Amino acid sequence: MAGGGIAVGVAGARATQYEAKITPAVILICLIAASGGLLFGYDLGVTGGVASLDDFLSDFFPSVVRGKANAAQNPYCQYDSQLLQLWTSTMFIAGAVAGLIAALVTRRYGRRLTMVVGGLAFLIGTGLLAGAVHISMLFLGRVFLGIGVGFANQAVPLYLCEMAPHSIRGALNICFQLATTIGILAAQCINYGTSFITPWGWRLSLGLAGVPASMLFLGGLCLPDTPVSLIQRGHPDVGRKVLERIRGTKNVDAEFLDMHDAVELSKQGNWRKLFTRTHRPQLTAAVLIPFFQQFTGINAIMFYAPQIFNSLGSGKSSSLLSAVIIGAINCVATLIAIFTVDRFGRKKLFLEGGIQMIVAEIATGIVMAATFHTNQAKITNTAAVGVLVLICIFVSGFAWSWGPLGWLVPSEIHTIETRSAGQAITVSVNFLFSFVIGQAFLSMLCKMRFGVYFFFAFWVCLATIYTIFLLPETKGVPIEEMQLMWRTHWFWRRFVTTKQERCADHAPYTVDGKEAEMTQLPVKDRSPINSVDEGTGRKDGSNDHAA
Ligand SMILES: OC[C@H]1O[C@](O)(CO)[C@@H](O)[C@@H]1O
Repeated sequence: MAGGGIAVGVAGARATQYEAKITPAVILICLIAASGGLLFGYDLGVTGGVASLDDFLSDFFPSVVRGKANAAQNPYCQYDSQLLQLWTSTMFIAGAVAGLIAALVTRRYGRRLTMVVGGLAFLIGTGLLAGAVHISMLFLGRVFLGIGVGFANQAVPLYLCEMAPHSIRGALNICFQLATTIGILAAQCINYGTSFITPWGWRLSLGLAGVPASMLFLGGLCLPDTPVSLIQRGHPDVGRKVLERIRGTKNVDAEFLDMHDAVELSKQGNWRKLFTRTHRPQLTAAVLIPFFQQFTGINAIMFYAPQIFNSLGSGKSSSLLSAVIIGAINCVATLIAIFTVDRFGRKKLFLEGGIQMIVAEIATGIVMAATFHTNQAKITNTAAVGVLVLICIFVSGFAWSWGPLGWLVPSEIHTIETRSAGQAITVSVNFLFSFVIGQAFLSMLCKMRFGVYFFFAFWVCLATIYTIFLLPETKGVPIEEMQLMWRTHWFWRRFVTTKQERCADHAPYTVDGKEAEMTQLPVKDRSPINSVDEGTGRKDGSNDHAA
């Protein structure tokens, strides 16, 4: 889920004693989740279709219309406009910055207020876009949407995790991603429908984002803040009352105490701790997972599917229809992830999805290279269907692996103290590289042509290698035992444990880059081992790596 499950207080020590009913408040929370995800997805999926409409392009990007007229020279370059790409990508750069600010606001002023600000920014942005009469309004509108995305994606997942009963938090995490894919699909369907309404259909496409935006804004105004946030901000009594109300019982002692402990723990550090050596595996994952997720190339498809098919010579309607098919596959495959993620585990899904994406991308590149040349106006129908099928195979591979896991895994790997900082980094890195792809893809398509698919396949190879060797399986690992998981990992243990601990466990220890024998260790590093209690097996020696 965007923003992931920043689960302060999740799976606390007394989790088995929690009592909770499905109350109206919980149902409302799910609706909020849906509106947050829908909005994100809608604003993500709407631009591609709108930017393929001549009515819209001739009003705001006339140079692209001229470029399309010269398409016969090199069809891959029809949409190669930095300005057009900037219109799509502005939302993400604004979101990356706003997300960092939102992390502070969420902590200091609460989750609810952050959602209200997010909803308001969405409403302003939507108004500017739907009513745009000048290109500056289009850009300003996307900046406001970016602020909305940054704030909502920071606050909504937190809100969910802290309000929802313990038992459904994991499912809610993926449901946010599912809502995102539904938002993308809704935008693609609406784009298809409004393409028949000339000349203002695009205004309807952009304006309909106002529906989930109003839900988020009003939801934020009407709902209470979370108990954790209230405790954190010095209102424990109000926090307890809210907890009793949303759980539908007065018997909330265990959960309330856990929340209290979690708040205390989270005071012990956050940003600074995340940058210490012992948190290197988490920090690496917080950065690499969203980076790799974006470099699968998914957003080349989500942002620009209509342009890709248009460049291949498909007409306006069939290009928009191809986007709808891709969006539907994305949705269904995400649903499959919900049922498989806890059965097969994260690593198997990463591996299967990764291989599927690599094969599909290489095959797409080969089909394009073989069937479409720069002096050709149109790809054959068979080849176009082949490309569509391959892109669907790629998208489904993404949607049951890197799509949801790209949010779920970073939300699971942290200790409680560093979870919210880690999550803020993940969200910002994700948006930053969504921006990069949004800004670069159409130009890359123009310069690299079919080679662009090999480029992304290369990055998926690296991503898959990372998940095989450097990512431990987090399925079923209780949140309190996460640090233990890193301590037993063949590579990361050297960051998380002391030399003495590794040596006592007969773990590889290196001298001059080579694995060393125990006797090669300096005596000072060996001595604590001698103090291992024979009876209990416990070791002496403190962690010398925390910076
Ligand atoms: O479903 C695909 C979408 O999912 C995301 O990863 C967000 O969670 C987006 O970057 C992408 O467009």
